Amino acid sequence: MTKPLRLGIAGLGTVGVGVVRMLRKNADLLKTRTGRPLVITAVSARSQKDRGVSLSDYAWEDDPVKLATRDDVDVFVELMGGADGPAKAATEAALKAGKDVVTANKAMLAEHGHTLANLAEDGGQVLRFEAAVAGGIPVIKALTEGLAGNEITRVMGVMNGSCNYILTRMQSAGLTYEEVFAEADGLGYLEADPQLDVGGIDAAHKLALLSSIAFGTQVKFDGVALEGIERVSIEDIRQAADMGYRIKLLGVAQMTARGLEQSMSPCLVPETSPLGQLEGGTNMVVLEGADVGQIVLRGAGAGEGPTASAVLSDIIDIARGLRLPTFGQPADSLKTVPAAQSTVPAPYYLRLDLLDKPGALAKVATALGDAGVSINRMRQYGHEDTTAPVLIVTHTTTREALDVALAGLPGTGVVTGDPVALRIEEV
Ligand SMILES: NC(=O)C1=CN([C@@H]2O[C@H](COP(=O)(O)OP(=O)(O)OC[C@H]3O[C@@H](n4cnc5c(N)ncnc54)[C@H](O)[C@@H]3O)[C@@H](O)[C@H]2O)C=CC1
Ligand SMILES: N[C@@H](CC=O)C(=O)O
Ligand code: NA
Repeated sequence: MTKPLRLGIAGLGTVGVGVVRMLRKNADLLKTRTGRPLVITAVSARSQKDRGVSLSDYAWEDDPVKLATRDDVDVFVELMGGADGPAKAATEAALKAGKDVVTANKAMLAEHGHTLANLAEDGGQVLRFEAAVAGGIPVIKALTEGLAGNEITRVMGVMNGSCNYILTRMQSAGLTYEEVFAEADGLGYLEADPQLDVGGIDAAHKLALLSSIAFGTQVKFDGVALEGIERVSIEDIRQAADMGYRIKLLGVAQMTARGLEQSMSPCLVPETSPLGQLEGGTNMVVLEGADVGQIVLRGAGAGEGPTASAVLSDIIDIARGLRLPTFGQPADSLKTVPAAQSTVPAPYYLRLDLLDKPGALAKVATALGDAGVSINRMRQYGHEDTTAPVLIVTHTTTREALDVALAGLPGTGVVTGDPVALRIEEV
C-alpha cells in the first residue's frame, strides 16, 4: 500500500465539516479508489466548539498558516473563505512550503487566482478548486478534462444557489424576500457575507473562473458586467410569469473580436427552457464547444454534501497523481484580453414608475424611440397615489441603445425612481 495522503483542513463550517464527514464515511471506498489512505492529520477553525463530528483524532491549530506548513500535512485544504486575510496567507504559505492546495474559495481565486496559480506552478505544486464553481457539479473537470479538445464558444448558467432559491421560492410559495432569505441561510447556501450572493458578486466570481479555463485568459473578475437580484421584486417575478418567463441570475461569457464579454445579471428566460425550470438551490451550467456542441450540467451548487463531494474530487486527483494546472493550461500561458460589453441584441423587460398624468406614456415612448428602442408591449397595471407602475417589453435592441434610452428617461419629467431593466434571453 502506498503511503497515506495527509490532509490539513482549515475551516470547519458547512463545507469543512462536510469534508470531514465524507472522508470518515467513505474511508474504505476512497482507499480502494486511490490506492492509498486519505487521512486528516490536523484541523483549524476560529473556535473549538462542538460541530457534531468528532475531531479528537486530529491535531488542532489555532493559526491556519501554521496548519498549512506542518510537516505532517501533504495537502492543505482551505475552507475558511474570504478573498484575502488568513485564507490567502495560508494558501500562499502552503504553496511556498511545497504543499498542494485544494480550496472552495471562489472569492480568493477570482481576485488572486492568477498569482496563486503561478506560485503553485513555479514550485511544482497543484492548486485545485472544483468546489468553488457550481458546488457539486464537476464543471471544472468538464472544462479542463472532458472538453479539453474543443474551442469553447460560450459559457452560460445559473451559478448561485441562494439567488435561485430566493427567486424561485418567492414565486412558488408567495413568501417575502426576507422569509426566503432566512430559509436559504438555514440550508447553508449563503456566504458569510450574504451581499456576495444577492449582489451577484459570488456568481460573477464563478463566471470569471470558468471564463479563464474556457478561453485561456487570466481571471478577469472586474470585467464582469454585474448586477444583483436586490431590485427584482415579487411584482417583476409575477409580470414575467404572466408572459411565460422566469427571472434567473444568469451568467454569460464569450470571446469576441472586441474582447472577453462577461455578464452576470437577472434575466428573463422562457419558463419551459431548462434554465427556466431550474428550482431551488440548484445550479445549471451550459458549456458550448465548437465540436462537441452544447453540454448542460445541472445539480446542487451549494450545501454540505455537494460541496464536500467536489472538494474530495480534487483531493482524489492529487492522491491519484493527477497534476493538472489550475486553469487547465500553464498559468504563464494565460492571455490578458480587454473586457467588452456584450453587443448581442436582445429584447428587454422594463418596469418604470410613472407620474399618473396625461401624456406620460407618450413621453416615455418618445424617449425610447429617440434612442432607437422600439416598444413591443406596454401596459400600465396598477396605481399608487400619484404614480403608476408601467411594464414595457422592447423589440430586440442592444444594451448600448437601451442605456441611451434609460439615460433619457429622467428628462421626460414623468419617470420617478430608477427603472428596472432586465434582458430577455431566449435560451
Ligand atoms: N456553503 C456552501 O455551500 C459553499 C461554500 N463554498 C466556499 O467554501 C468556503 C467555506 O464556506 P462555508 O463552509 O460555507 O463557510 P462557514 O462560514 O460555514 O465556515 C467557515 C469556517 O472557517 C473558519 N474560519 C474563518 N476564519 C478563520 C480563521 N481566521 N482561522 C481559522 N478558521 C477560520 C470558521 O471558524 C468556520 O469554521 C468559502 O470559501 C465558501 O465561499 C463554496 C461552495 C459552496
Ligand atoms: N453562496 C453560494 C454557495 C456556493 O457557492 C451559493 O448560494 O451558490
Ligand atoms: Na464544481
